[in-house]
Amino acid sequence: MSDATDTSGTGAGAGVPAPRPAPPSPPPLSPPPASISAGPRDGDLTAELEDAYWAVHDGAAAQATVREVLARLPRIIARIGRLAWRADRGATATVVGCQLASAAMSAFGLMASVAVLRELFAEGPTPDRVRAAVPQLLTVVGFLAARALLEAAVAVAQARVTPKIRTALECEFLRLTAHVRLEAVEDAAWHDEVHRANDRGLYFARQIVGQVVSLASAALGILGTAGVLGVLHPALLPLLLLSVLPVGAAAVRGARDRFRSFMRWNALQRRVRVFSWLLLDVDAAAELRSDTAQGALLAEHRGLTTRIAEEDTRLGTHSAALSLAGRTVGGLGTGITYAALGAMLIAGWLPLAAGAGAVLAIQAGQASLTRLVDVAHLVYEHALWVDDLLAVQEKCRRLLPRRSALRAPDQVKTISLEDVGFTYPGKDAPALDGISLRLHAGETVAFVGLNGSGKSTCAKVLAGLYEPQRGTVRWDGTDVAEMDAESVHARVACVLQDPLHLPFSALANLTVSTGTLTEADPQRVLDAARAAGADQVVAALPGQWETLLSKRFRGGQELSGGQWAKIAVARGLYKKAPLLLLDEPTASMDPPSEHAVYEAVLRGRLREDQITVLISHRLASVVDCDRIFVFDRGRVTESGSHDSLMALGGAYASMFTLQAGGYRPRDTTTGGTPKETP
Ligand SMILES: Nc1ncnc2c1ncn2[C@@H]1O[C@H](COP(=O)(O)OP(=O)(O)OP(=O)(O)O)[C@@H](O)[C@H]1O
Repeated sequence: MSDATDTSGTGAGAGVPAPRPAPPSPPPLSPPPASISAGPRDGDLTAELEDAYWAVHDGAAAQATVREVLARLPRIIARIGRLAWRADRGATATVVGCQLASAAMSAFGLMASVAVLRELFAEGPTPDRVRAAVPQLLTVVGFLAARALLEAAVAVAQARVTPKIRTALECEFLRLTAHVRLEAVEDAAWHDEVHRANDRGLYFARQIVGQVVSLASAALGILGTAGVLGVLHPALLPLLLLSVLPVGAAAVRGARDRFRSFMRWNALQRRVRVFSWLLLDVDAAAELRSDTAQGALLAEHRGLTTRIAEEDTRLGTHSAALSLAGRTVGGLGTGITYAALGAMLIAGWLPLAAGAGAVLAIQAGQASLTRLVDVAHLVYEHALWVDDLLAVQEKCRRLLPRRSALRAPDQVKTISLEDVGFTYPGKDAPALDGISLRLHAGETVAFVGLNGSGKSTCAKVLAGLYEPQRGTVRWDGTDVAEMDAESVHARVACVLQDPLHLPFSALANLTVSTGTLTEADPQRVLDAARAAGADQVVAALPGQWETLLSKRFRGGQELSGGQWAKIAVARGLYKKAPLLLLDEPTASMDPPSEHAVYEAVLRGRLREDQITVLISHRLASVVDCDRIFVFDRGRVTESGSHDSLMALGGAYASMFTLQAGGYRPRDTTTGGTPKETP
């Protein structure tokens, strides 16, 4: 590969491009339809979801039977138990221990109640029977008091562990999502998954701890009751199940239905949020009003919210019908249970005291079982969301940038791209189609070309933000793909056209580029701010470096677009990275500021060996760059110095001449057309 590059020819001098096949032209554009869809509709969204990641859950929830729900519960309890154990061992052990003890107290209390009844139903005068029952009654009171204390201890321990689980899950979730590779983040399906996990997964992760505790308590309650009934008469056990299982089946169906409906609801809701956000956003306010577009957006918003309301009503009606059916069947089951108990008493299988005790136990068991069914369907449904959150975390781990012991060097002499090709996910045409170029320490190069020609993509490949599917990026001969990705990011400073407006102090807005919001190198900050022209911006702020740059906070200040751009350039310069990428950083600056920034970039560099890549549509600002690369449909079609490219008379020369024409003095004698320059 020639040092001057790929295409042109002669070092940093005259550019005689090597012949290349012309990039394919896009197909001719047909006229648009007369009626516009403002965005995907309900049907489209649901169809999209069916192909997406959600299909996995859909199958699981839609085919659940009572048995499957019950079979899944132990796994869910174990999973939540593990999360709790990791979050707070002491509190988790307290919850488990106190719950077991509380269930034992319930069972003993029930047995003591049967003993009370036995005394009351015994032969003899009533005062004697009551007196004889008093010790057993006191025992019942003792067991109930102990149970109340144990339940209070469970509640306290649960209050300790629940927020810790949520905090741990949230921190891990954000840590992972904030690090996944850029191309994964830009995938549309990613948004659905991550937002569902954030909105629902984290929310239900908090809910589910309490629900699992209730579930375990109900299950232990049933076990205790079943034990008591088994002692009284084993035939009572199947009767207990008969009265409650139908309610459980209806509840599971309801849960499954709600889950399905929520998927549609969530897709609609996301779209509604886009409209609400646009209608509320300060930045959109001026354009919305000048375009008188509020009415159209409100109509779209109303259409979507109406659909959501219809979905809610449909679901509510369906759930009520299901619940009624379940309770009807459950009521029949209870009737059969009591009829069978009566028959057992008549047949003399049970003494009357045991029969009365059985009624108490069956009522307690029914209450526990109904609670279990209710909570089980909630846990079943909410566990899907928690599973979803954990699955997204797992997916994030697979999408993290590569880790390697080989770290990017802090000093680099040459960065080269060799036949690099990159296609965005879901796109057919490559954004970069065989780019080869070589950049040297200390030089400033420019990427120019028409919109969509691949300049920014090439910069992102250089920054290690995208991994090319074809070709190689080398730093001093070492393939970047072998280096630790984050160490590469740490050695590249990127200044983009729409820089982040961070709601931090002016100082933290600079230091963040070195990965800290709390520590600054004062002289370096000052140098970077001066070079970018941000020093005057900061000097004019009421609290100077300490000023919070956000109107959303009390005492915060808002900057203009150009002022933010200067802060962003200063942020990039402060990093003092071996590679500095400036992607149209001065687009919103006034002419003196723009001039000052280019002066700083070209001459007042903070680091002599820095490679600077400048992307700009204002060709006057790239004239002094060491070399200029002209992009066209993902390829570099010309390269060389300004003079050599002008001499070449190709695309660069015609773009430059066109722009320069706008600045020539008007010739009043020719009706205002610019005078020809000699
Ligand atoms: N995040 C993305 N996802 C999918 N396609 C993208 C993405 N970003 C850019 N593209 C496409 O890749 C091609 C190159 O875009 P790129 O932004 O690199 O061009 P550019 O030369 O920087 O354009 P501009 O001068 O308008 O900033 C374009 O066809 C664009 O539509």
